[in-house]
Amino acid sequence: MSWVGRALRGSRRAGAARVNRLRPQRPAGLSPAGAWAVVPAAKMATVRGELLQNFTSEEVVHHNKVSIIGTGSVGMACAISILLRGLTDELALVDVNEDKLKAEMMDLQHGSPFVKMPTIVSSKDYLVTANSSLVVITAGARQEKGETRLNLVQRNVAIFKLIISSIVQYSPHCKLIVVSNPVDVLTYVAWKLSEFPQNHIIGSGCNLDTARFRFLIGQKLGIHSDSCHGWVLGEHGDTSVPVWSGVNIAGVPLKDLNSDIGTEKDPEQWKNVHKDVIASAYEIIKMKGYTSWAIGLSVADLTESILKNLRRVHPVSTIIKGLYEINEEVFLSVPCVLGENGIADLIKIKLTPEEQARLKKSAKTLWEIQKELNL
Ligand SMILES: NC(=O)C1=CN([C@@H]2O[C@H](COP(=O)(O)OP(=O)(O)OC[C@H]3O[C@@H](n4cnc5c(N)ncnc54)[C@H](O)[C@@H]3O)[C@@H](O)[C@H]2O)C=CC1
Ligand SMILES: CC(=O)C(=O)O
Repeated sequence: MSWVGRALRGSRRAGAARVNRLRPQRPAGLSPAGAWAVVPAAKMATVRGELLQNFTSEEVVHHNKVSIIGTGSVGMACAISILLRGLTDELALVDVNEDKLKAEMMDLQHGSPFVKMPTIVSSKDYLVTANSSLVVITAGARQEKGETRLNLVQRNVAIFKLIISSIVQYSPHCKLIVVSNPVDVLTYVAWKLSEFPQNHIIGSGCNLDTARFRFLIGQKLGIHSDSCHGWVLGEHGDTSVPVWSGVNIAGVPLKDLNSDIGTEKDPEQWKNVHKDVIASAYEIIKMKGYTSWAIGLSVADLTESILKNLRRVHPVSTIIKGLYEINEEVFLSVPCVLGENGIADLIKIKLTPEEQARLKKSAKTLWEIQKELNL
Protein backbone atom coordinates (compact mmCIF):
# COMPACT_ATOMS: atom_id res chain seq x y z
CA MET A 1 0.00 0.00 0.00
CA SER A 2 1.37 3.43 -0.87
CA TRP A 3 2.19 5.96 1.86
CA VAL A 4 -0.70 8.10 0.79
CA GLY A 5 -3.13 5.47 1.97
CA ARG A 6 -4.01 7.06 5.31
CA ALA A 7 -7.43 6.07 6.55
CA LEU A 8 -10.29 8.56 6.61
CA ARG A 9 -10.26 9.72 10.21
CA GLY A 10 -12.68 8.09 12.59
CA SER A 11 -14.53 6.13 9.98
CA ARG A 12 -12.48 3.11 9.02
CA ARG A 13 -9.82 0.62 10.00
CA ALA A 14 -6.31 1.75 9.04
CA GLY A 15 -5.18 0.04 5.87
CA ALA A 16 -8.60 -1.49 5.08
CA ALA A 17 -8.51 -0.12 1.55
CA ARG A 18 -6.46 2.15 -0.62
CA VAL A 19 -7.54 5.79 -0.47
CA ASN A 20 -5.58 8.27 -2.51
CA ARG A 21 -5.44 11.75 -0.97
CA LEU A 22 -4.00 15.09 -1.94
CA ARG A 23 -1.24 15.48 0.63
CA PRO A 24 2.06 17.26 1.02
CA GLN A 25 5.27 15.38 0.39
CA ARG A 26 6.05 12.81 3.06
CA PRO A 27 8.69 14.31 5.34
CA ALA A 28 11.82 12.21 5.80
CA GLY A 29 11.40 10.01 8.83
CA LEU A 30 7.65 9.60 8.51
CA SER A 31 6.58 6.00 8.78
CA PRO A 32 5.88 4.33 5.43
CA ALA A 33 2.49 3.36 6.83
CA GLY A 34 1.67 7.02 6.49
CA ALA A 35 0.79 7.95 10.08
CA TRP A 36 1.69 11.54 10.92
CA ALA A 37 3.76 12.52 13.99
CA VAL A 38 5.24 9.10 14.63
CA VAL A 39 8.69 10.70 14.92
CA PRO A 40 8.89 12.93 18.00
CA ALA A 41 9.69 16.51 16.94
CA ALA A 42 12.49 16.78 19.45
CA LYS A 43 14.40 13.93 17.83
CA MET A 44 14.22 15.13 14.28
CA ALA A 45 13.55 18.63 13.05
CA THR A 46 11.51 18.84 9.88
CA VAL A 47 10.76 21.79 7.65
CA ARG A 48 7.08 21.29 8.37
CA GLY A 49 7.69 21.20 12.10
CA GLU A 50 9.89 24.30 11.96
CA LEU A 51 7.45 26.22 9.77
CA LEU A 52 4.13 25.45 11.43
CA GLN A 53 2.98 25.96 14.99
CA ASN A 54 -0.06 23.71 15.35
CA PHE A 55 -3.08 25.74 16.44
CA THR A 56 -6.05 23.39 16.28
CA SER A 57 -6.88 19.74 16.70
CA GLU A 58 -10.35 20.12 15.16
CA GLU A 59 -11.31 17.74 12.40
CA VAL A 60 -11.98 19.25 9.00
CA VAL A 61 -15.71 19.03 8.25
CA HIS A 62 -16.69 19.10 4.59
CA HIS A 63 -20.03 20.71 3.86
CA ASN A 64 -20.14 20.51 0.10
CA LYS A 65 -18.58 17.16 -0.68
CA VAL A 66 -19.22 15.85 -4.17
CA SER A 67 -18.46 12.30 -5.27
CA ILE A 68 -18.26 11.17 -8.87
CA ILE A 69 -18.71 7.48 -9.63
CA GLY A 70 -17.08 6.61 -12.97
CA THR A 71 -14.01 8.52 -14.09
CA GLY A 72 -14.42 8.06 -17.83
CA SER A 73 -14.88 10.88 -20.32
CA VAL A 74 -18.15 12.08 -18.77
CA GLY A 75 -17.08 11.71 -15.14
CA MET A 76 -13.92 13.72 -15.73
CA ALA A 77 -15.77 16.41 -17.71
CA CYS A 78 -18.13 16.71 -14.70
CA ALA A 79 -15.13 16.82 -12.34
CA ILE A 80 -13.28 19.62 -14.13
CA SER A 81 -16.46 21.65 -14.61
CA ILE A 82 -17.34 21.37 -10.91
CA LEU A 83 -13.77 22.24 -9.88
CA LEU A 84 -13.51 25.25 -12.18
CA ARG A 85 -16.73 26.66 -10.71
CA GLY A 86 -15.36 26.18 -7.18
CA LEU A 87 -18.47 24.32 -6.03
CA THR A 88 -17.02 21.71 -3.70
CA ASP A 89 -14.69 21.55 -0.71
CA GLU A 90 -13.92 17.85 -1.26
CA LEU A 91 -14.14 15.87 -4.47
CA ALA A 92 -14.11 12.07 -4.26
CA LEU A 93 -13.64 9.91 -7.35
CA VAL A 94 -14.52 6.21 -7.64
CA ASP A 95 -13.95 3.78 -10.50
CA VAL A 96 -13.21 0.09 -10.91
CA ASN A 97 -10.17 0.86 -13.06
CA GLU A 98 -7.67 1.70 -10.32
CA ASP A 99 -4.80 2.91 -12.52
CA LYS A 100 -7.04 5.24 -14.51
CA LEU A 101 -8.64 6.45 -11.28
CA LYS A 102 -5.35 7.32 -9.61
CA ALA A 103 -3.99 8.90 -12.77
CA GLU A 104 -7.06 11.12 -13.18
CA MET A 105 -6.84 12.20 -9.54
CA MET A 106 -3.14 13.06 -9.84
CA ASP A 107 -3.66 14.89 -13.10
CA LEU A 108 -6.35 17.08 -11.49
CA GLN A 109 -4.23 17.66 -8.39
CA HIS A 110 -1.35 18.93 -10.48
CA GLY A 111 -3.58 21.77 -11.66
CA SER A 112 -3.71 22.96 -8.05
CA PRO A 113 -1.54 26.09 -8.54
CA PHE A 114 -3.96 27.38 -11.16
CA VAL A 115 -7.31 26.77 -9.46
CA LYS A 116 -8.40 26.97 -5.83
CA MET A 117 -8.33 23.18 -5.75
CA PRO A 118 -10.19 21.49 -2.90
CA THR A 119 -9.16 18.18 -1.40
CA ILE A 120 -9.35 15.46 -4.04
CA VAL A 121 -9.48 11.83 -3.00
CA SER A 122 -10.01 8.64 -4.92
CA SER A 123 -10.48 4.95 -4.29
CA LYS A 124 -12.41 2.01 -5.58
CA ASP A 125 -13.66 1.67 -1.99
CA TYR A 126 -16.86 3.71 -1.47
CA LEU A 127 -15.66 4.72 1.95
CA VAL A 128 -13.93 7.54 0.15
CA THR A 129 -17.36 8.98 -0.70
CA ALA A 130 -18.50 9.08 2.94
CA ASN A 131 -20.73 12.01 3.88
CA SER A 132 -21.16 13.37 0.37
CA SER A 133 -23.77 16.07 -0.14
CA LEU A 134 -24.07 15.05 -3.76
CA VAL A 135 -23.11 11.92 -5.70
CA VAL A 136 -22.94 12.01 -9.50
CA ILE A 137 -23.15 8.63 -11.26
CA THR A 138 -21.45 8.42 -14.64
CA ALA A 139 -20.26 4.80 -14.38
CA GLY A 140 -21.17 2.34 -17.05
CA ALA A 141 -21.18 1.40 -20.69
CA ARG A 142 -21.56 4.04 -23.35
CA GLN A 143 -23.05 3.84 -26.85
CA GLU A 144 -21.03 2.52 -29.75
CA LYS A 145 -21.48 4.23 -33.13
CA GLY A 146 -25.16 4.11 -34.11
CA GLU A 147 -26.24 2.35 -30.91
CA THR A 148 -29.23 3.80 -28.99
CA ARG A 149 -29.11 4.77 -25.33
CA LEU A 150 -31.85 2.26 -24.52
CA ASN A 151 -29.58 -0.53 -25.78
CA LEU A 152 -27.34 0.02 -22.75
CA VAL A 153 -30.02 -0.81 -20.23
CA GLN A 154 -29.08 -4.37 -19.22
CA ARG A 155 -25.34 -3.64 -18.87
CA ASN A 156 -25.87 -0.49 -16.85
CA VAL A 157 -28.63 -1.84 -14.60
CA ALA A 158 -26.18 -4.61 -13.64
CA ILE A 159 -23.60 -1.95 -12.72
CA PHE A 160 -26.17 0.06 -10.73
CA LYS A 161 -26.98 -3.07 -8.74
CA LEU A 162 -23.32 -3.12 -7.69
CA ILE A 163 -22.87 0.54 -6.84
CA ILE A 164 -26.08 2.02 -5.40
CA SER A 165 -25.99 0.15 -2.08
CA SER A 166 -22.43 1.33 -1.43
CA ILE A 167 -23.32 4.94 -2.15
CA VAL A 168 -26.28 4.69 0.24
CA GLN A 169 -24.19 3.00 2.92
CA TYR A 170 -21.74 5.90 3.16
CA SER A 171 -23.94 8.87 2.25
CA PRO A 172 -27.48 7.99 3.33
CA HIS A 173 -28.64 11.61 3.07
CA CYS A 174 -27.01 12.63 -0.21
CA LYS A 175 -28.67 13.85 -3.38
CA LEU A 176 -28.00 11.66 -6.42
CA ILE A 177 -27.57 12.93 -9.97
CA VAL A 178 -27.77 10.06 -12.45
CA VAL A 179 -26.02 10.65 -15.78
CA SER A 180 -25.34 7.12 -17.09
CA ASN A 181 -27.62 6.03 -19.93
CA PRO A 182 -30.40 5.34 -20.50
CA VAL A 183 -30.61 8.09 -17.94
CA ASP A 184 -34.37 8.15 -17.28
CA VAL A 185 -34.58 4.38 -16.76
CA LEU A 186 -31.44 4.36 -14.60
CA THR A 187 -32.81 7.22 -12.48
CA TYR A 188 -35.83 4.99 -11.78
CA VAL A 189 -33.45 2.11 -11.01
CA ALA A 190 -31.40 4.30 -8.63
CA TRP A 191 -34.62 5.38 -6.87
CA LYS A 192 -35.82 1.79 -6.44
CA LEU A 193 -32.47 0.43 -5.27
CA SER A 194 -31.60 3.32 -2.95
CA GLU A 195 -35.08 3.77 -1.46
CA PHE A 196 -34.19 7.47 -1.27
CA PRO A 197 -36.96 10.07 -1.11
CA GLN A 198 -37.97 11.05 -4.64
CA ASN A 199 -36.68 14.62 -4.24
CA HIS A 200 -33.14 13.31 -3.68
CA ILE A 201 -33.05 11.45 -7.02
CA ILE A 202 -32.34 13.57 -10.06
CA GLY A 203 -31.68 12.39 -13.60
CA SER A 204 -29.64 14.82 -15.73
CA GLY A 205 -32.38 14.06 -18.27
CA CYS A 206 -33.15 16.76 -20.83
CA ASN A 207 -30.85 19.36 -19.28
CA LEU A 208 -28.44 18.57 -22.11
CA ASP A 209 -31.12 18.30 -24.82
CA THR A 210 -32.47 21.69 -23.74
CA ALA A 211 -28.99 23.23 -23.88
CA ARG A 212 -28.56 21.86 -27.40
CA PHE A 213 -32.01 23.20 -28.35
CA ARG A 214 -31.21 26.68 -27.05
CA PHE A 215 -27.82 26.68 -28.75
CA LEU A 216 -29.31 25.72 -32.13
CA ILE A 217 -32.13 28.27 -31.85
CA GLY A 218 -29.50 30.87 -30.97
CA GLN A 219 -27.48 29.92 -34.06
CA LYS A 220 -30.52 30.44 -36.29
CA LEU A 221 -31.38 33.82 -34.75
CA GLY A 222 -27.88 35.18 -34.08
CA ILE A 223 -28.69 35.48 -30.37
CA HIS A 224 -26.75 33.99 -27.46
CA SER A 225 -28.22 30.67 -26.26
CA ASP A 226 -28.61 32.11 -22.77
CA SER A 227 -31.23 34.52 -24.13
CA CYS A 228 -33.12 31.81 -26.04
CA HIS A 229 -35.80 30.41 -23.74
CA GLY A 230 -37.20 27.03 -24.62
CA TRP A 231 -37.51 23.58 -23.16
CA VAL A 232 -37.07 20.01 -24.31
CA LEU A 233 -38.91 17.61 -21.99
CA GLY A 234 -39.63 13.89 -21.69
CA GLU A 235 -37.07 11.21 -22.43
CA HIS A 236 -33.41 12.17 -22.80
CA GLY A 237 -32.98 10.92 -26.30
CA ASP A 238 -35.00 9.77 -29.22
CA THR A 239 -38.56 10.52 -27.98
CA SER A 240 -37.80 13.88 -26.36
CA VAL A 241 -40.45 16.59 -26.74
CA PRO A 242 -39.66 20.16 -27.86
CA VAL A 243 -42.13 22.59 -26.28
CA TRP A 244 -42.45 24.96 -29.23
CA SER A 245 -45.47 26.62 -27.60
CA GLY A 246 -43.16 28.11 -24.96
CA VAL A 247 -40.12 29.12 -27.03
CA ASN A 248 -39.53 32.84 -26.63
CA ILE A 249 -36.91 35.55 -26.82
CA ALA A 250 -37.31 38.32 -24.26
CA GLY A 251 -40.90 37.22 -23.71
CA VAL A 252 -41.76 37.26 -27.43
CA PRO A 253 -43.19 33.80 -28.26
CA LEU A 254 -41.86 32.59 -31.63
CA LYS A 255 -45.25 30.94 -32.12
CA ASP A 256 -46.81 34.43 -32.31
CA LEU A 257 -44.48 35.18 -35.23
CA ASN A 258 -44.91 31.82 -36.97
CA SER A 259 -48.01 29.91 -35.87
CA ASP A 260 -46.79 26.73 -37.60
CA ILE A 261 -43.41 26.71 -35.87
CA GLY A 262 -42.24 23.19 -35.12
CA THR A 263 -44.85 21.56 -37.38
CA GLU A 264 -44.64 19.97 -40.83
CA LYS A 265 -46.53 22.97 -42.28
CA ASP A 266 -43.87 25.46 -41.20
CA PRO A 267 -42.21 26.91 -44.36
CA GLU A 268 -39.05 27.60 -42.32
CA GLN A 269 -38.93 24.00 -41.00
CA TRP A 270 -37.93 24.95 -37.45
CA LYS A 271 -38.69 21.36 -36.46
CA ASN A 272 -35.26 20.49 -37.88
CA VAL A 273 -33.78 22.21 -34.83
CA HIS A 274 -35.22 19.45 -32.65
CA LYS A 275 -34.22 16.79 -35.18
CA ASP A 276 -30.66 18.12 -34.86
CA VAL A 277 -30.91 17.97 -31.05
CA ILE A 278 -31.71 14.24 -31.31
CA ALA A 279 -29.05 13.66 -33.95
CA SER A 280 -26.31 15.57 -32.07
CA ALA A 281 -25.20 12.79 -29.75
CA TYR A 282 -25.15 10.23 -32.59
CA GLU A 283 -23.15 12.61 -34.75
CA ILE A 284 -20.58 13.42 -32.06
CA ILE A 285 -20.25 9.74 -31.06
CA LYS A 286 -19.68 8.84 -34.71
CA MET A 287 -16.83 11.34 -34.92
CA LYS A 288 -15.12 11.25 -31.50
CA GLY A 289 -16.57 8.15 -29.86
CA TYR A 290 -18.39 9.82 -26.97
CA THR A 291 -19.88 13.13 -25.81
CA SER A 292 -18.45 14.79 -22.73
CA TRP A 293 -17.98 18.56 -22.49
CA ALA A 294 -21.58 19.75 -22.69
CA ILE A 295 -22.83 17.09 -20.27
CA GLY A 296 -19.99 17.94 -17.86
CA LEU A 297 -20.88 21.64 -17.95
CA SER A 298 -24.57 20.89 -17.57
CA VAL A 299 -24.00 18.66 -14.53
CA ALA A 300 -21.90 21.41 -12.92
CA ASP A 301 -24.84 23.79 -13.44
CA LEU A 302 -27.20 21.37 -11.66
CA THR A 303 -24.60 20.90 -8.91
CA GLU A 304 -24.44 24.66 -8.37
CA SER A 305 -28.21 24.96 -7.99
CA ILE A 306 -28.24 22.16 -5.41
CA LEU A 307 -25.16 23.03 -3.36
CA LYS A 308 -25.92 26.76 -3.28
CA ASN A 309 -29.67 26.22 -2.79
CA LEU A 310 -30.35 28.52 -5.75
CA ARG A 311 -33.88 27.26 -6.55
CA ARG A 312 -33.22 27.65 -10.28
CA VAL A 313 -35.43 25.74 -12.71
CA HIS A 314 -33.86 22.93 -14.78
CA PRO A 315 -35.35 20.28 -17.08
CA VAL A 316 -34.31 17.19 -15.14
CA SER A 317 -35.70 13.71 -14.85
CA THR A 318 -38.06 13.01 -11.96
CA ILE A 319 -40.95 10.69 -11.20
CA ILE A 320 -43.82 11.96 -13.28
CA LYS A 321 -46.63 9.55 -12.39
CA GLY A 322 -49.89 11.46 -11.89
CA LEU A 323 -48.91 14.41 -14.08
CA TYR A 324 -49.88 15.03 -17.72
CA GLU A 325 -52.19 11.98 -17.56
CA ILE A 326 -49.22 9.68 -17.15
CA ASN A 327 -50.03 6.70 -14.95
CA GLU A 328 -46.81 4.73 -15.23
CA GLU A 329 -44.05 4.91 -12.60
CA VAL A 330 -41.54 6.50 -14.96
CA PHE A 331 -38.95 9.25 -14.73
CA LEU A 332 -39.07 11.96 -17.40
CA SER A 333 -37.80 15.50 -17.62
CA VAL A 334 -40.05 18.38 -16.62
CA PRO A 335 -38.97 21.79 -15.32
CA CYS A 336 -37.90 21.30 -11.68
CA VAL A 337 -36.85 23.77 -8.99
CA LEU A 338 -33.49 22.58 -7.63
CA GLY A 339 -32.13 23.49 -4.21
CA GLU A 340 -30.47 21.99 -1.15
CA ASN A 341 -33.20 19.34 -0.84
CA GLY A 342 -32.79 18.32 -4.44
CA ILE A 343 -36.04 18.73 -6.35
CA ALA A 344 -38.11 21.17 -4.29
CA ASP A 345 -40.99 21.80 -6.73
CA LEU A 346 -42.11 21.01 -10.26
CA ILE A 347 -43.31 23.72 -12.63
CA LYS A 348 -46.76 22.92 -14.03
CA ILE A 349 -46.03 23.76 -17.65
CA LYS A 350 -49.04 24.15 -19.97
CA LEU A 351 -48.58 21.79 -22.89
CA THR A 352 -50.54 21.67 -26.13
CA PRO A 353 -52.52 18.43 -26.66
CA GLU A 354 -49.89 17.34 -29.18
CA GLU A 355 -47.00 17.99 -26.77
CA GLN A 356 -48.81 16.11 -24.01
CA ALA A 357 -49.44 13.17 -26.35
CA ARG A 358 -45.73 13.03 -27.17
CA LEU A 359 -44.83 13.09 -23.47
CA LYS A 360 -47.22 10.19 -22.87
CA LYS A 361 -45.53 8.32 -25.71
CA SER A 362 -42.13 8.87 -24.04
CA ALA A 363 -43.59 7.46 -20.82
CA LYS A 364 -44.96 4.41 -22.62
CA THR A 365 -41.61 3.71 -24.32
CA LEU A 366 -39.78 3.79 -21.01
CA TRP A 367 -42.39 1.76 -19.14
CA GLU A 368 -42.15 -1.03 -21.73
CA ILE A 369 -38.47 -1.35 -20.79
CA GLN A 370 -38.81 -0.78 -17.06
CA LYS A 371 -41.53 -3.35 -16.48
CA GLU A 372 -39.14 -6.07 -17.69
CA LEU A 373 -36.41 -5.10 -15.21
CA ASN A 374 -35.80 -7.47 -12.37
CA LEU A 375 -34.75 -5.15 -9.53
N1 LIG B 1 -27.18 11.69 -19.60
C1 LIG B 1 -26.46 12.26 -20.54
O1 LIG B 1 -26.83 13.33 -21.04
C2 LIG B 1 -25.21 11.59 -20.99
C3 LIG B 1 -24.93 10.34 -20.54
N2 LIG B 1 -23.79 9.70 -20.94
C4 LIG B 1 -23.57 8.37 -20.41
O2 LIG B 1 -22.56 8.42 -19.39
C5 LIG B 1 -22.00 7.12 -19.24
C6 LIG B 1 -20.48 7.22 -19.20
O3 LIG B 1 -19.98 7.61 -20.47
P1 LIG B 1 -18.41 7.79 -20.71
O4 LIG B 1 -17.80 8.52 -19.57
O5 LIG B 1 -18.23 8.30 -22.07
O6 LIG B 1 -17.93 6.27 -20.65
P2 LIG B 1 -16.45 5.77 -20.30
O7 LIG B 1 -16.37 4.39 -20.85
O8 LIG B 1 -15.45 6.78 -20.74
O9 LIG B 1 -16.44 5.72 -18.71
C7 LIG B 1 -17.22 4.87 -17.96
C8 LIG B 1 -16.46 4.60 -16.68
O10 LIG B 1 -17.28 3.81 -15.82
C9 LIG B 1 -16.41 2.94 -15.13
N3 LIG B 1 -17.14 1.83 -14.53
C10 LIG B 1 -17.65 0.74 -15.15
N4 LIG B 1 -18.23 -0.07 -14.23
C11 LIG B 1 -18.07 0.54 -13.03
C12 LIG B 1 -18.43 0.18 -11.70
N5 LIG B 1 -19.08 -0.96 -11.42
N6 LIG B 1 -18.10 1.02 -10.71
C13 LIG B 1 -17.42 2.18 -10.96
N7 LIG B 1 -17.06 2.55 -12.20
C14 LIG B 1 -17.36 1.74 -13.22
C15 LIG B 1 -15.40 2.51 -16.18
O11 LIG B 1 -14.22 1.95 -15.62
C16 LIG B 1 -15.15 3.83 -16.91
O12 LIG B 1 -14.06 4.53 -16.36
C17 LIG B 1 -22.53 6.28 -20.41
O13 LIG B 1 -23.61 5.49 -19.96
C18 LIG B 1 -23.02 7.34 -21.39
O14 LIG B 1 -24.00 6.86 -22.28
C19 LIG B 1 -22.89 10.30 -21.78
C20 LIG B 1 -23.12 11.57 -22.25
C21 LIG B 1 -24.31 12.31 -21.92
C1 LIG C 1 -24.57 10.34 -25.02
C2 LIG C 1 -25.71 11.17 -24.69
O1 LIG C 1 -26.64 10.76 -24.04
C3 LIG C 1 -25.74 12.53 -25.18
O2 LIG C 1 -24.70 13.11 -25.50
O3 LIG C 1 -26.84 13.07 -25.31
